[in-house]
Amino acid sequence: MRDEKGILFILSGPSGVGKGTVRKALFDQDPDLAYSISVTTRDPREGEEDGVDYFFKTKEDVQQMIERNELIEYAEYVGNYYGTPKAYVEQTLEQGRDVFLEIEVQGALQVKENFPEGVFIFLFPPSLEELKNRIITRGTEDEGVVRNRLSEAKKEIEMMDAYDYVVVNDDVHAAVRRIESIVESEHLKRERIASQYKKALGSVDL
Ligand SMILES: Nc1ncnc2c1ncn2[C@@H]1O[C@H](COP(=O)(O)OP(=O)(O)OP(=O)(O)O)[C@@H](O)[C@H]1O
Ligand SMILES: Nc1nc2c(ncn2[C@@H]2O[C@H](COP(=O)(O)O)[C@@H](O)[C@H]2O)c(=O)[nH]1
Repeated sequence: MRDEKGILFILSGPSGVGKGTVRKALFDQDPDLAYSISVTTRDPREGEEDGVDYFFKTKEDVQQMIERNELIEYAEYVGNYYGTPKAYVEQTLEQGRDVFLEIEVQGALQVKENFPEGVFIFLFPPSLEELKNRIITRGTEDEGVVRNRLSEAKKEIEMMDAYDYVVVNDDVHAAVRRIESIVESEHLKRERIASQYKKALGSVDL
């Protein structure tokens, strides 16, 4: 654990680009990273576990969390609510651990307003054809939902410029290596700023 606060990383990008796949491979490499489990009103997919993949909630539960200001951000995405619980993120960052959010674009833009010091990474598909192919091949959504998710994807890609980094997910391991480099360089950047700040304070007579 570090003395300083951890860094908040926001991994975002269109449905089916591979956010979950890349994040899981990244976490296999670095078990010190912390994943913020979201709440959602969507039904669990086969094999998904409550408290592991998501906290599966009713619409009323999520509305209450919103009213009690318990979410950092939330969005209605293709007919369901998704949101990031605040307490876990704040406590884990305080403990000095880096936290990853894996969220869609409307939510990422809200996080940017409240956590401008966060690091925003947009995962990009090698092509739109490949994006479509991945979401269809995953086989978890019916045709109508796939169509709606792809239509959201076009709008999400238009917001790519709001992010600090764009990482192409052509190959999972290559994408993981790119994200690891971002994590490392963000730590170096913050350490350098902190040491310059301490040096400057040391040279000031108060
Ligand atoms: N680099 C890759 N090359 C080929 N297939 C990939 C790659 N990355 C992910 N996939 C596949 O693409 C599909 C979608 O991946 P995944 O579920 O991780 O996407 P996601 O962005 O988390 O989607 P969603 O936002 O809908 O939850 C999966 O079947 C996954 O195995
Ligand atoms: N704004 C938020 N988006 C989230 C959150 N958790 C997940 N997501 C994103 O929603 C879509 C759909 O997810 P799926 O599991 O139904 O495929 C995808 O882009 C997720 O990344 C969240 O807390 N807030």
